[in-house]
Amino acid sequence: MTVAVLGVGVMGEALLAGILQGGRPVAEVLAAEKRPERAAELTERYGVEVVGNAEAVKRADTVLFVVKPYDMGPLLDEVAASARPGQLFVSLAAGITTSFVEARLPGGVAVVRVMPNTPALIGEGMAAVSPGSNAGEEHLREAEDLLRSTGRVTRVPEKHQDAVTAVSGSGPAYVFYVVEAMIEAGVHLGLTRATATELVVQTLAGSAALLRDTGEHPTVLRERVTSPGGTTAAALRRLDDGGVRAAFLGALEAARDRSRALSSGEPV
Ligand SMILES: NC(=O)C1=CN([C@@H]2O[C@H](COP(=O)(O)OP(=O)(O)OC[C@H]3O[C@@H](n4cnc5c(N)ncnc54)[C@H](O)[C@@H]3O)[C@@H](O)[C@H]2O)C=CC1
Ligand SMILES: O=C(O)[C@@H]1CCC=N1
Repeated sequence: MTVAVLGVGVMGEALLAGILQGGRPVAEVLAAEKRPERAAELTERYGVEVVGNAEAVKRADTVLFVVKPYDMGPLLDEVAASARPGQLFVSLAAGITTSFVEARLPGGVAVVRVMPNTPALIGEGMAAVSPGSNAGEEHLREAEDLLRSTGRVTRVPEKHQDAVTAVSGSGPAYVFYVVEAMIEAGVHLGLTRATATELVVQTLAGSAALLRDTGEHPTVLRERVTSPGGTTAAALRRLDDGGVRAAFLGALEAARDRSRALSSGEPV
């Protein structure tokens, strides 16, 4: 059972590393990468064989597409003649629909669409999978098994993939943005940058663990921090005054709309 990863940048490397750490023999994994210096790096780091796109598709049972959305059309055109019935094609490209992929490959091939996120790099990813029109339960399971080596996996109807992209695909960036803002605020209050960074990063990690490990609702956890007439209430009031909750709504709508636009081939 050979798996090929086509496009090994940030997300492709997370998958490659996860698949290998998950115990799949390196002889059953192929990579294809446009940049020669990157290809050399991958062989050195993982011992993986790097081949051309068409050869990777010819030799693989399962093919993962991990290039940018605008590179998907040309890549599919390049490999279509090498694809055969019985193969599974998994696309991780934001906004690219299963029908876009199906239309460019031989009829009847199984396609699964995935939206991952970057915590996959350390095995803490969140991915959502959706089947294309020819993908059955066995194809979804195969895609889920591969993705599980990088974190958690859930299934969603494809019509929800733009929303998933806005929430968890882009989500880590919103969290890092909040972290940056809190560190800057700590510096503004007179803390050293090193101290502010340590305080904020551990507060984030601890809060995330509390959410996941207790399974308690975020409102309950927030209320536990918020003493009547206290410091937290004063801060939260300023966040509400600043329209932060509404800004998140608008931001996620913008990400959802951008994901939709990518699927209709809108240029960068
Ligand atoms: N970075 C992120 O947070 C997330 C990315 N994605 C999706 O994952 C995909 C990849 O994103 P990144 O890894 O961030 O991009 P990236 O730019 O780091 O990696 C893409 C890689 O594909 C290679 N490539 C481009 N065209 C190629 C071709 N024709 N043949 C072989 N290799 C080719 C590039 O040289 C590069 O190494 C995108 O479609 C993106 O929408 C999805 C969720 C999260
Ligand atoms: O920004 C992007 O388009 C990609 C998709 C989700 C996260 N990064």
